[in-house]
Amino acid sequence: MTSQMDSLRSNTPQDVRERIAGPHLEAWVNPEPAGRYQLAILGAGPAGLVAAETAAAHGVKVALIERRLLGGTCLNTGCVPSKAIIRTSRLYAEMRDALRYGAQVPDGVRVDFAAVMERVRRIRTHLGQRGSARQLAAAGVDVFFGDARFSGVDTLTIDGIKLGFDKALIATGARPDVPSIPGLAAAGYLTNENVFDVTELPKRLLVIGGGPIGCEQAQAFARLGAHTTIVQNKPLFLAKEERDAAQILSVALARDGVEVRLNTNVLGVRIVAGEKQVDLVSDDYKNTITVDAILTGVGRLPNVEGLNLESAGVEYDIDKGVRVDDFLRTSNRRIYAAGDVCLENKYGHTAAVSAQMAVRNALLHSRERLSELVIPWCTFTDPEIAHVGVYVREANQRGIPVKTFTIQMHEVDRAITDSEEAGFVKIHVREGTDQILGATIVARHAGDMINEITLAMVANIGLRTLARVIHTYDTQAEAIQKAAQAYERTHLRTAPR
Ligand SMILES: Cc1cc2nc3c(=O)[nH]c(=O)nc-3n(C[C@H](O)[C@H](O)[C@H](O)COP(=O)(O)OP(=O)(O)OC[C@H]3O[C@@H](n4cnc5c(N)ncnc54)[C@H](O)[C@@H]3O)c2cc1C
Ligand SMILES: NC(=O)c1ccc[n+]([C@@H]2O[C@H](COP(=O)([O-])OP(=O)(O)OC[C@H]3O[C@@H](n4cnc5c(N)ncnc54)[C@H](O)[C@@H]3O)[C@@H](O)[C@H]2O)c1
Repeated sequence: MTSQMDSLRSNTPQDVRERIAGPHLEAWVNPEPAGRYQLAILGAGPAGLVAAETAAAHGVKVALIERRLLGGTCLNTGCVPSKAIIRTSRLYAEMRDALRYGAQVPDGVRVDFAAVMERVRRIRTHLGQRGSARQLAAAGVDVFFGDARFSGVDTLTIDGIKLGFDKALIATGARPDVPSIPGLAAAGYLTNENVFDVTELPKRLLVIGGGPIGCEQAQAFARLGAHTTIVQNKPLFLAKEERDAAQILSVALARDGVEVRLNTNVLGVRIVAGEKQVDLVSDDYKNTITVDAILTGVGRLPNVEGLNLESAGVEYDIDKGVRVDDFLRTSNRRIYAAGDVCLENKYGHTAAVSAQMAVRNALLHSRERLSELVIPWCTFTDPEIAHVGVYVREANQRGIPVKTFTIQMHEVDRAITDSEEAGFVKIHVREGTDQILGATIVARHAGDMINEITLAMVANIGLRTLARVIHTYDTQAEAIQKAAQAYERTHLRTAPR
């Protein structure tokens, strides 16, 4: 084990150690398995928790099995701690930019990193109280801590103890993929699983991967004072987003002092005089940087190993996860899956909504289809990058004619008064109609703004109606109304008399 990992261990704060020890500290005693369960749920992340609550609310006899911490990735090592650290990093960025707002910040603004991380953990603990084992038990859920694995088509074991089920839901989530870079393991690296437990700010940080994890954390750590380099092996960040959105993000990261290295690969890592030296290559240009810590965010792998899925007749793929049909049913008709373990869209909200669907389909005779969901997402950089529905390139591939209405944020009064002018609202409609097919929003609060477009899509509200919906002045969401009004103007010009 490396010195970095050793120091991480010894630096691991007490509350984290307690959380890892988890239920044992609370002296949790697993219940005796009570006969056959109507629903057994493997994994208690957002998918498993929502499934348990939904099932229990319908009076279903349900067992929920978690091998580590209730709340899964989202609460413990994902959405919640990442958003908490991002918030404080924004505050420091605003203090840095105070002059732009006509404000004076007293000299010597100093980042108290330990306090930043203490807040992150406090918020995590606070939110963790919501779905505690005791609350779940009070709602009628039998909560088991232990490693679940199938032992047949309708049985599983929890650390050797047998449990029978009528239906089961696999909600075991995903874990970080780790790039196979020579010397990386020996030098030591962080992933989302331990980066939020760090108590000392690394002076020099290398982030490998320019997806949501890499971009969010590179910006946050840079704003908190780490000299940060981000390496992305593709020409742009956030590979699936629109080019102009990703370009704005590159500029924003550079503005925050992040060294942006696109089209770059890591050749190897070595320890020299106690420091991590990392060899990089961009096209033919090679160079070496020295850092104190390395954070990887190069994608997620579904947790399918160790579940003995073969014994249950559940088909899966090591990279793509459990194979499900449009109703979230696996190749074993008794067993369903939800969340990161089976979905391409790996988000907290998708995990939760797919779990509700799976429970209703499995137990309440519903026939809800995954393909009918309208799923938005947002990368919480500054500016945020949010999307819902189709991208233009997808529409082109599918032969759907689209027309796009774009409003730049610098045309919106509130973005100007807030000095938050970077970004745009782009809404795509089916050509010749006002039917919204998709949208991308790049704005400081894009994650909140995209919900209006999602609502419109779900409720079949077209741009004509959005143009007439009164939007509060002064809000950045006015950009959406302006885009809708741009549609109306085109329509007026082309409408027959
Ligand atoms: C850094 C980071 C930031 C993120 N930010 C956001 C965000 O802002 N918004 C967003 O929507 N999404 C975000 N996500 C994604 C989100 O965290 C996941 O999509 C979500 O947690 C998936 O939920 P899940 O229930 O499917 O799986 P998980 O949350 O991974 O939960 C699965 C649970 O199953 C347990 N388990 C696994 N195997 C077994 C077993 N054999 N027996 C018993 N239990 C088992 C695990 O211990 C775990 O608790 C982020 C992810 C990361 C890594
Ligand atoms: N705000 C959010 O909703 C949020 C935030 C974080 C994570 N997540 C979820 O977690 C998932 C995983 O995020 P992620 O960022 O780890 O993965 P990702 O797959 O979305 O992005 C990883 C990026 O790293 C690049 N990459 C891969 N190997 C590399 C290498 N060796 N060197 C340099 N670059 C390399 C890839 O080209 C890719 O662009 C996301 O897709 C998302 O579903 C969501």
